[in-house]
Amino acid sequence: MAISGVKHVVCALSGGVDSAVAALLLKWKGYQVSGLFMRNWDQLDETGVCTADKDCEDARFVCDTLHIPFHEVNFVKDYWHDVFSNFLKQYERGLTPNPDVMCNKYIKFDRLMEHAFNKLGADAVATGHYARTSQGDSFLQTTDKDVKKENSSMELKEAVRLLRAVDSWKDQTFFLSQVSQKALQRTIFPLGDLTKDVVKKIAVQAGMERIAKKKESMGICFIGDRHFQKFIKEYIETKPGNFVGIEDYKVKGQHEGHFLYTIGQRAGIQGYNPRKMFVTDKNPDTNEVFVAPGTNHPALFHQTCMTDSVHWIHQPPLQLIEKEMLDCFFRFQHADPLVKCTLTLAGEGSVIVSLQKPLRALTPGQYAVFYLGEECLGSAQIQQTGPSLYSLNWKQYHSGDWTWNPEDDTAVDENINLEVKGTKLDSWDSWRNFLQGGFKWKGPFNGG
Ligand SMILES: Nc1ncnc2c1ncn2[C@@H]1O[C@H](COP(=O)(O)OP(=O)(O)OP(=O)(O)O)[C@@H](O)[C@H]1O
Repeated sequence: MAISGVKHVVCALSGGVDSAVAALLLKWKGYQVSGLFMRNWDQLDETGVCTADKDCEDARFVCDTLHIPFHEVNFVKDYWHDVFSNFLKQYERGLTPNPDVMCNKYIKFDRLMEHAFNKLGADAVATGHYARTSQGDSFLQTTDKDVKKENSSMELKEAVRLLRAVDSWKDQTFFLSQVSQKALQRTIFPLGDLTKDVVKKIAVQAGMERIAKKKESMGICFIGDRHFQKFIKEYIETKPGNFVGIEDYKVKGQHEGHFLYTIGQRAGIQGYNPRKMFVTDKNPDTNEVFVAPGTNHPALFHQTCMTDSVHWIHQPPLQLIEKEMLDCFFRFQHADPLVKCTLTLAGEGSVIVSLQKPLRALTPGQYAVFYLGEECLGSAQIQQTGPSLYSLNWKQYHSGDWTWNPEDDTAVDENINLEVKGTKLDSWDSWRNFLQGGFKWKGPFNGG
């Protein structure tokens, strides 16, 4: 319990540098801080090491260094039921889900929070995510008098908005886009204004060099560095099926199950140059995986998609309710540049997303995340994509504004013919390379 008057913040500690520094900053601010490590996946990795044990030891080291109490909680069962089995079911249905988004929604910002409030007596929970909220930690500064006032007046507390981190390369709002309003109201993100470099320096100065030097966790937490196909085959039974060419509908080869492939990846068909064929679509009912020759094949590009019901962090923007349409920004992968889009209400809370430009490998099951200025509005799972450039105007793509050369797999869109800072951007490849290299899209909403 909190020392009288001092608010108690439980910091979710992963054993990594971000949450370690988050806890340190909270201490510096004068809060009573405790560390909470959770186990959600207990199996051994490919080398036979239980990575959770090592992380737990590191989280304990952080607590010892900061002189704060250490707690541990086990959510292995909850994670299995709420995240992992759902993840497998979605793969079996031909979708490509994002377990990290689901983990935040169902585990970290639900079970872990509940544990912190009910079992550890926390006033707030903090994580090491790079993100900000509109309230920061101001809700902890309310005095007992304010609380009484708030309780006596029936006024509704202003909703909290989720904002992008100052460090746009580390921004993690994508992963937080399904978190509930209730959870955000009692959450602090101490790293929202900092860059990763600064965070690492702070950790070193505070005697946590070993944590600062730790290798960053990459990819889906339970898969780690493992080969995805090998991992998933341990849980879903293989079933032989055909690779089918999107252009001629001829069988190009055999695979061991549609769930082993995701849109946009190299198919690696035996007998074909594995660099040549890419997955464009899947049919889970017939177990067919459709493939096209070339990473820039027009069958891989879509400009529209339909989502399931949108989870709005705050509430649906007024303009969307009034006009049933909204201009905003979109991404469906964490680190991708934001793309301008228009949302149209499509019944039962879902939306149709019309993108300003076609994107490669828009994938059903992935989260469509929406932004307006620095605010992350919320997200929805992509249910299906609209027609590809190939099926839309296959006649036009050879002669019209979209030209794709099947010989060398280059694609040129005449609408994309820009010169930015001396770099000529006239193809998808040049766009992608340039955007990945730090170009910020300057739209009317200041997306980045
Ligand atoms: N096992 C865990 N136990 C408690 N909290 C966790 C755990 N894993 C992640 N978190 C919390 O979620 C945040 C984001 O987790 P993520 O896995 O994205 O790691 P990260 O951004 O590399 O952060 P870190 O450097 O703290 O590991 C962490 O900073 C931490 O607050």
